[in-house]
Amino acid sequence: MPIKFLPQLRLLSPSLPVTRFPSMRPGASIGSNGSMPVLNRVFPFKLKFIGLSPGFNGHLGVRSLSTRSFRTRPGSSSEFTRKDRGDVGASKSLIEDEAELSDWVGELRTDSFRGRLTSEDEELDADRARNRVRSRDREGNRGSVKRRRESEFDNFRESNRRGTRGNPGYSFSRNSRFSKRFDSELEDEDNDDDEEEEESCSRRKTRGAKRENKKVDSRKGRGNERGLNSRNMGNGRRNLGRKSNFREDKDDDANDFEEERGRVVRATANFLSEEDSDINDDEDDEDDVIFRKNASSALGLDKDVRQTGSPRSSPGKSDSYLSESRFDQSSLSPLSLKGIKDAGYEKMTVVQEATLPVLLKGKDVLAKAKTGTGKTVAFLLPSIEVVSKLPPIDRDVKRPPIHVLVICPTRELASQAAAEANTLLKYHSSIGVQVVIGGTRLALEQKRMQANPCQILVATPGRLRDHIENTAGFATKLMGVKVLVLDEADHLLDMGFRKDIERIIASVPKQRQTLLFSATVPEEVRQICHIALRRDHEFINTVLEGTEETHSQVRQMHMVAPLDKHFSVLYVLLKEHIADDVDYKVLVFCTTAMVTRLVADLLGELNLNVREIHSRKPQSYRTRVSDEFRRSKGLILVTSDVSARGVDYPDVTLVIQVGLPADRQQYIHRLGRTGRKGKEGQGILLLAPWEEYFVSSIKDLPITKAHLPSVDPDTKKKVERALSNVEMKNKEAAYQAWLGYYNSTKNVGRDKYRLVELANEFSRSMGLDNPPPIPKLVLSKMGLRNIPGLRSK
Ligand SMILES: Nc1ncnc2c1ncn2[C@@H]1O[C@H](COP(=O)(O)OP(=O)(O)OP(=O)(O)O)[C@@H](O)[C@H]1O
Repeated sequence: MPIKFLPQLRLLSPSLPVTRFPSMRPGASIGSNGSMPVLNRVFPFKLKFIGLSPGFNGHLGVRSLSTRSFRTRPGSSSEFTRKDRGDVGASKSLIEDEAELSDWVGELRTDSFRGRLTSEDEELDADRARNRVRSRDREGNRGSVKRRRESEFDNFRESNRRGTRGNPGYSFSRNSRFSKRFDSELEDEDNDDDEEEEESCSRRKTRGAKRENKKVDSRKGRGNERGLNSRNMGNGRRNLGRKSNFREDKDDDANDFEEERGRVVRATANFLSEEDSDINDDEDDEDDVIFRKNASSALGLDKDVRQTGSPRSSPGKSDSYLSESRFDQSSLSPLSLKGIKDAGYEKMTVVQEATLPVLLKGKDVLAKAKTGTGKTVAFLLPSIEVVSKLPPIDRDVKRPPIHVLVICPTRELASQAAAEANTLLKYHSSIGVQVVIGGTRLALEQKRMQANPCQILVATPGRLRDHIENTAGFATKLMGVKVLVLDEADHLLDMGFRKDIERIIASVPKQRQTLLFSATVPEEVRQICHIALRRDHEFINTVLEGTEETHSQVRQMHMVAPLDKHFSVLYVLLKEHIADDVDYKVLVFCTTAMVTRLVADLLGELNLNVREIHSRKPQSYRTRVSDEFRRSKGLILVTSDVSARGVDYPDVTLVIQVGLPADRQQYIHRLGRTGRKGKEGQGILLLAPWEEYFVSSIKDLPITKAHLPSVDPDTKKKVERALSNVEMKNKEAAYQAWLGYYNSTKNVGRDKYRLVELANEFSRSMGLDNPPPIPKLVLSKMGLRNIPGLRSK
């Protein structure tokens, strides 16, 4: 199996990044050169806040780092100006929901035979979902924050009506390891969504039952735990012949939300550690990998910053993801070239340059490239070329073949990839694209595919499997697949998705080309990638051996604070950042959906301009918030891991990760929401002392330890007051979700007594001295019955 690393690729193309790191000294480390000049060069932005702690070793001892951002000055970001302005409407359009997507695809491709794809039903669904969100907010008497959000929601709803459709892109991914699993134990009114209901009905036999019953419970006005109890006690139609087996339940939940599955099964494995040590072992391997620190690209950054004189400028020299190769010099078809030109792409990115020639030859490829460096275009272009060489679909054929199948782990990524495909296909009028994703009615997709055959299908795994099993003639169409693409391949090959992927692979011809792309390719994935790839596939790694998998122009630091300080530290960090940059755009990642909601509530009470996104929100709400965030500046998006992978928000200035990331990969993907397209950004990881062990798994990355910002007594009081205004039920839900999440993490969840102590510390940090009671059933599922310190009900 030939492996191509950059030294080899350099022979193919002198413009690959290895040739553009003249200042990089492989093996150099910040730790080994612990002088102030190094820091000056690595962090020239805010030296007044930096002080070396004596005798630092490995990590930089930094007393305090401001979160001051260093944005690109207007006009300094050349390559993406056109797109950033929003001129390329098609390529990354917000697909608000299924209806919007259909509309948008229809409008985009009116010149093709597929025509307009919307229906009144779809619009109605979307409206009904919106109305429910609003009426719930009204009924719920959620206080001032909620009312403010409602009016903000109305505002951007209004702006959507005025012309969101066709705006350039957004998207968010959804891949939380544990959050959905534990949050799903809680009834969440926000999840009562017609789209899901419809799907639930059509899939009741298999996956839908649980979700549907949640909805039923919610309508009956039952409390969270009652909904849970009834579900797990085999009440009514909820169980529909299912075993009341926790593992199966959880798999069901995961099926509700595609993105959760990759992580969720592993969470279960942990959760059931006594029962399934094999799966746990996998996880051990992953978590225990030790990496070496190498600061060479940080030094590269220094050189670049001094050359450009603008710390916010696209580095362009040492770390640019753009190559010197131009698309118009490639052998791509003239129609593709026209589409590429219209999209504003001139030079290939490094990963595009490295993979295109190999893929055009028809080889299988596993490709690794950093976040935000154009992997989507890299796998779409060669796929489009394959289709363009095939005879056009005969409209009279009963079951027209699908030639390219792209699998993405989340609905949003699938929509984003479809949007990008449409941009590139602008002049290929005979090639059609469609998406099949969860959260919408299966029958609707069936009708749409019937009415508008497509050669390129972008899908989420669970929904695709549904079609394979339930849509007449679909399996026959898949027999036409010539190219199979797995985006975020490491995630798709993860335990949670594995069964679906295997089923899908079994449904497409063996004679095909397969493309696997991701920003992270852990060794486990290398070992199992043969389930999808031919033996003679090539591994194209555009991340130079010995360099970081993250961008050197993104400053990374971690801070350690006791749990009871997290909220106030987070508040101070945000306030500092906002004060430093009026154009701030911040993502705050939390461990679970319910913790996300709590943090969003709190920051809202503190009068910060904040939105929230997580898997317990209806899809239509999420896409609207996502779109608003994409277009906005001066906004904080508090999010679970639904936004961790693939989301392409422009100009994110800061990513804060509060609490333990699921794993090293998740840390990298979350951080990758900033520093995209060669821009600069910052990342802060806020950990409790007992979470600091995680840093060893990312110590090869240029992450430094920063001292905590000081929290004055007034600020502390302010945060406490704000916390007291947060709804009790949200605190209770956050407590339970928190407990579930950490129970599932290997290091923390092992010692149940300690875990409960920590959970109660978290409870106190929310102002609850008495930890909220948890349903007995949940406690027993978590293996926490009879652990002192927990209250049950
Ligand atoms: N050749 C190009 N020139 C300029 N911009 C490009 C080019 N190719 C892709 N882009 C843009 O770069 C951005 C990032 O691309 P994309 O989302 O595909 O990154 P990615 O590598 O898949 O990131 P992630 O790993 O986070 O999923 C997008 O806005 C895309 O439109």
